[in-house]
Amino acid sequence: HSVGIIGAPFCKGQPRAGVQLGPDVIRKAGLVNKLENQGCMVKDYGNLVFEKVSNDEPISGTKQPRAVGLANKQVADAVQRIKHDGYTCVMLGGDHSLAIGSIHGHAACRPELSVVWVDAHADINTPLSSPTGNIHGQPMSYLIPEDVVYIGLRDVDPGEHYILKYLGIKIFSMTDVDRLGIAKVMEQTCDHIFSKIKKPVHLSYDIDALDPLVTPATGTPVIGGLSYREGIYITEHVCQTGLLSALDVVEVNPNLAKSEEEVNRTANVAVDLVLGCFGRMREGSHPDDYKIP
Ligand SMILES: N/C(=N\O)NCCC[NH3+]
Ligand SMILES: [Mn+2]
Ligand SMILES: [Mn+2]
Ligand SMILES: [Mn+2]
Repeated sequence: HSVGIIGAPFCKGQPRAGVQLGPDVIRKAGLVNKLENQGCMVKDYGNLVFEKVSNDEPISGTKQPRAVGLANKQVADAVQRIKHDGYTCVMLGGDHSLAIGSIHGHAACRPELSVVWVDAHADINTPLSSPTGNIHGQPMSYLIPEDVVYIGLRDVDPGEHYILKYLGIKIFSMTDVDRLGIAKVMEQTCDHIFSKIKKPVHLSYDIDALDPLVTPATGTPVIGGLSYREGIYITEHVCQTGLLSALDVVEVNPNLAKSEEEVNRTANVAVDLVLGCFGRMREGSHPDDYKIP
């Protein structure tokens, strides 16, 4: 696996400071070394620098529109560059509004991509349906959600639910995870996105898809989330398709942890999710040329 990492220290898609610290908190938990130790070739492109935007007044209730727009232009350019350089792209957030740029930039290179959106939330409010105007609750409405599957939903606004049903978007809520079990959810997810042809997968992973007991340091925690094992299984299954083309890991906010331990717990899980996407197996593994000493 060749992995290109881009940090997007951005928080203007939502009101809680701290999520811009996500990229470096995840790196500090050993992401690059752990990927290299499991045999990955890693290029860390560093962090994007987001210029301040003054007078960024709301537009029809949508908050920080110019800052979010500019940031996502930068993210899109970076992701496109990383894809052109031949890597599987890992975008470290920052809030989930960054998926607008990440998916847009990925689609510039791989227009046939499909999206797997792992999240407690649907993030598909339009500017007018959004109850808050925070763009991290809207990214999917800016993207043509033709080939997207949701996993982990348990906090969906009425407007979002209407849109999901109206567009016939494939969803696996936490009820579906309970009913089917995660293995069947992943089987059916892959049947859905690969029903016609094999497509590159864009996995957009909001850390709040996992239960707050597993990943407490996040802005909009919702109880009854994915277990650590379910969260990891999703990554293992996507990895074994061999079609993962880009990954977002977003909404890690160290400022919302109650202790250093909660920061570390959340960051370590975020790292483990990335490792699962790039070949880590819980059964263990050994190099092809391994010899018993
Ligand atoms: N984490 C969030 N989205 O994934 N928060 C915004 C959505 C709340 N309806
Ligand atoms: Mn989200
Ligand atoms: Mn191109
Ligand atoms: Mn969420």
